[in-house]
Amino acid sequence: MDEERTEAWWARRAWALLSAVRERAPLVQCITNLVSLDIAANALTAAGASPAMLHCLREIPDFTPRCDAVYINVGTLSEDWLPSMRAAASADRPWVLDPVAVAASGFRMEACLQLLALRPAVVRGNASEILALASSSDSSSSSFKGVDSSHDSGEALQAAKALARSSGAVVAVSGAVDFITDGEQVVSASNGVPMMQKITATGCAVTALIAAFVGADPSDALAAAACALAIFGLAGEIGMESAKGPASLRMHLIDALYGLDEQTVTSGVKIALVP
Ligand SMILES: Nc1ncnc2c1ncn2[C@@H]1O[C@H](COP(=O)(O)OP(=O)(O)O)[C@@H](O)[C@H]1O
Ligand SMILES: Cc1ncsc1CCOP(=O)(O)O
Ligand SMILES: [Mg+2]
Repeated sequence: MDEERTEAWWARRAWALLSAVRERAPLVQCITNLVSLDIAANALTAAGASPAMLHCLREIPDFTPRCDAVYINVGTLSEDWLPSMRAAASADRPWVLDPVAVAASGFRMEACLQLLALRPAVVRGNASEILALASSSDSSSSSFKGVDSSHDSGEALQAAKALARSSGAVVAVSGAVDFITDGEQVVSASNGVPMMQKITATGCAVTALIAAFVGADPSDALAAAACALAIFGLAGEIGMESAKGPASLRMHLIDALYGLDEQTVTSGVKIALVP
């Protein structure tokens, strides 16, 4: 029988996965947007992973098969980069998709739907992104706000479940409470502080962290996504104790991620099964 996933189980799991990242230093290829390159690489390095920001199509056949995980983010999508994204997603490595501003254009929506067909292990977006991707609908919605969400995460929960079932991916919706689902089970992760929304590319950075957790242990993408989101949020909470605003929170969050210890993780993460 499956072990019961109590809050104490999740706390141990979060520490075990962070420890696995630190021990194994998974190599994570990131094809991510130009805004997020620095924060994603620094978040991965602080957590113990090994990021590599490679997007040249000619390098993918040699490099991607050697990676533990791949992270693909369409935030600054271009026609030049899309073939690299498709090739890296097809390299038979576990991979994670961040559909930034998926409703921005028909081109971006089509690109994300094509990538989704290449079977990501996890898709992580904000509520507006998950709602748009689940319904394949672009920016005709009057509430569209580019890379930012105009919905709460709870509003996208049913869409996330439907998307998980139709795609086969674990789907994570971030927000004040993050929801993570495989289409059947739903888990919530309630760490984080509102100021994280005032730092650009925090969403991109946490999706990169999910890829590192999947790379360290590909056996349970739901657990990897939930634990990465909770740990990133916990680092935000600790960082906020010393921060004066978004710029110093960015620095203190990365420091906190680097310094997390067992006691802090097991007593601080707030992950629960949603009945
Ligand atoms: N109101 C909030 N309170 C606490 N944490 C938040 C809040 N909004 C976002 N976060 C956290 O910030 C990170 C980025 O999430 P989000 O802002 O939803 O993504 P994106 O930047 O892609 O829009 C996640 O770790 C999420 O949990
Ligand atoms: C501002 C911006 N423009 C294109 S990508 C990007 C960063 C988006 O980051 P996030 O999805 O984490 O808010
Ligand atoms: Mg985003």
